Amino acid sequence: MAVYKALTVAGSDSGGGAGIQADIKTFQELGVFGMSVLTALTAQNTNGVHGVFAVPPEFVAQQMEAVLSDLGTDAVKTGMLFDSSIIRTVADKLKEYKVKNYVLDPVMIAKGGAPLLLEEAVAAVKEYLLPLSTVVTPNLPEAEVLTGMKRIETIEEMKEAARILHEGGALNVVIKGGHGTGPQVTDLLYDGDTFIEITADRFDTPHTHGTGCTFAAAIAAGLAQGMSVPDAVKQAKAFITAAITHPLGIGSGHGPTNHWAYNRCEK
Ligand SMILES: Nc1ncnc2c1ncn2[C@@H]1O[C@H](COP(=O)(O)OP(=O)(O)OP(=O)(O)O)[C@@H](O)[C@H]1O
Ligand SMILES: Cc1ncc(COP(=O)(O)O)c(N)n1
Repeated sequence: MAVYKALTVAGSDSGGGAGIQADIKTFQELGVFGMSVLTALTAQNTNGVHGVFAVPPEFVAQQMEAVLSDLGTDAVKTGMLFDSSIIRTVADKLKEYKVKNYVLDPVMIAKGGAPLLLEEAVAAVKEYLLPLSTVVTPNLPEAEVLTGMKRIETIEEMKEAARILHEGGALNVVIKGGHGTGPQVTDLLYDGDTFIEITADRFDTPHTHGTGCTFAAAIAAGLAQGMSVPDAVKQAKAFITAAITHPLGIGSGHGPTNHWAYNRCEK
């Protein structure tokens, strides 16, 4: 049996819905062996982030070395990276170990508004990580920050943002439409040549905590298994749609999605 491996470099969500916890659950459900490098601990639940404890960059480096020098990986996904010193450390290790299949989820702000990336670190994302990425997966507000565009709402504006991020060095760009409005939610994939719109019905629920993490981890799992980028993104969309449309209904705020649903519930 072939064993495929994926590594998440991200923050811990004590509530289990986002961050490292969402990523590992997603890897497991999609048949990939999951490994983790922690960049920060958050004291977090469905009502928000109550505290952040960043991991020193030297220890982030030590974790990456431990994993990559021994187990190796077929894909890496990064999520919450918090500050520019952690970003530079992660970029150095991705280059040192010649990581292929790198999914960059440029996490910036938690649902309740808490910053998961310091403002000083935005430039480092663009300079050090974007050029290494196989796929970058910003939501609409993140795409605005990364491109400098004032407003990204329409498909045409999403296409323009995707072009800018591709020029910025990402091989493939997925602009996620979760923060948009309307009866459908469209994610736009761009490979520098072709645009592919991937659309699902918008599900009316407050339980969307960790959707971005889960989606990016699912892309990494597909790439780890040798899927093409479009196939990995389409599988990820099916995975997150199942997870959103079969809510667990736990917690008193924005609850987690249901990582079991894709393999166990009727689609
Ligand atoms: N209400 C919804 N119904 C169906 N799909 C959704 C919904 N909200 C988000 N999605 C899907 O979930 C994935 C993540 O999109 P989103 O734009 O929400 O990312 P994010 O903002 O990074 O996540 P989060 O809002 O959890 O921080 C995308 O594939 C998007 O299409
Ligand atoms: C540790 C951590 N990482 C990321 C997110 C964002 O989650 P998402 O954008 O997927 O809801 C989060 N809330 N906590």
